[in-house]
Amino acid sequence: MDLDIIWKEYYKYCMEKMGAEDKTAEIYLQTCMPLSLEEGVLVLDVATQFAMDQIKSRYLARMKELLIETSFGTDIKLKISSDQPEATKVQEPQPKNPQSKPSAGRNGLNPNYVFSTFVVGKSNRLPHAASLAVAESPGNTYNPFFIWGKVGLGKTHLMHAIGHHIAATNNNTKILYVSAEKFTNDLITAIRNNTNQEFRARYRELDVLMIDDVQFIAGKEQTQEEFFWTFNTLHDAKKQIIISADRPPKDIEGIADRLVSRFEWGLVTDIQPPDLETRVAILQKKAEMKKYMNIPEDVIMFIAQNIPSNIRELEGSLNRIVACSDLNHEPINIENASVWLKDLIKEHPLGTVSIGLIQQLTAESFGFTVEELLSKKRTADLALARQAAMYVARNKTNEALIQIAYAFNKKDHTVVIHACKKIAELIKTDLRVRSFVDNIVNKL
Ligand SMILES: Nc1ncnc2c1ncn2[C@@H]1O[C@H](COP(=O)(O)OP(=O)(O)OP(=O)(O)O)[C@@H](O)[C@H]1O
Repeated sequence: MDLDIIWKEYYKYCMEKMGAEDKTAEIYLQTCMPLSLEEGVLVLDVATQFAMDQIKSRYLARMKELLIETSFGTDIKLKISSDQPEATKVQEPQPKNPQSKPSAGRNGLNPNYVFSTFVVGKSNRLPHAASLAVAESPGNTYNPFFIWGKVGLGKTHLMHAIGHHIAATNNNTKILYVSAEKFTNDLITAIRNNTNQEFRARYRELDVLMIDDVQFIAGKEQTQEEFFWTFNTLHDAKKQIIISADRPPKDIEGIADRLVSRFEWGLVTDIQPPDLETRVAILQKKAEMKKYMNIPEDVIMFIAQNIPSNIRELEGSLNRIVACSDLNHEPINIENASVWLKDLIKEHPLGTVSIGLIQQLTAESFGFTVEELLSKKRTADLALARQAAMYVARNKTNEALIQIAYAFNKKDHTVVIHACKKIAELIKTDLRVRSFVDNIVNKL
């Protein structure tokens, strides 16, 4: 039987049995994707480490029991697969009332941050699925909904998307998105102007309250006190609370324990930096939205490879090359893009350096173009240059094997393993190879 069919049936069975026991189960199981079923072992790919931990500690035992009941297999093994790049564009659920356009005004929502403009990949599959669930059933499913991750990874985008979705399905819902800083400033103003009643009415009579960057209230006792009561009032009334932060609740120092424990009442989920494929998909999406026509694919790939961990900067880079091209009347190509983005690329050593830079230096060293290096041509020198570049990339970047393979237009990470072994051996015996590699490394 087909793996997908088995997974669908098994997933449905799990939901029938586990969904009633624990509503959160669905969100975590949604993040699983079937990889293989062999000799009674079903291997699942799980979106993030956080999801993996949750599944292992909360659901795995039950899932194993249920798998035996389905008679598809006798054992279940879960696997986080960081070597399966994936990026899917997900359709936004259609609002029931398409006329009710989200406004950037009173509720603080940015009209561009909707589900349909959010690109889903392995790094954000879980928060995306959870956000959809919250948007579908505010106040019921995950309350509070706490989403954390580093800067520029899409936390605000998802919060706004939830807000828009709720607003579109119910015109009368009172929704407010504020940064924690704004909440604090509003409170200070209320205290100064003696308008505490108005402040409380504003925040405590909402249907949906979203507080962004809640770590900002760390160490601010009065703000925390006020937020604590706001939280309790809303939560008691089954109103939806959505919170974002740059780290998980427990790791935010200077926040009162009673708040931390409340943050953990609902669903806590993390958003991770996107893998290469997702970065490419995001760039394509942004280019399409901004009607940037004719940006060559290799330039998109070049940006994605060189701006690895912040989507805001990824987007900024795209805008910059379009602006530079317009202003200078010069074509958009890798050569120009590398000049226009020089400072940004330098700022992004990824702990070390980017694969794009290694490819350029390798191509120069061996007397090829980057296009040739990435082509399918298989002359001995080109093959050696590619392997040397993969070896340097493996040793000088933090990219996963599959991401390196992908950067070289290869689908299989074993190509990189093979290249690394081969070059490591050659360096010991072949002076020419050693000096090529040294040359590349010295220029990084
Ligand atoms: N998966 C995605 N698909 C499309 N665009 C995305 C995605 N993730 C982030 N972005 C875009 O990246 C930019 C930064 O995202 P956002 O402001 O939501 O990040 P953040 O995690 O809230 O960062 P910060 O912690 O700095 O507030 C936005 O323009 C957003 O639209």
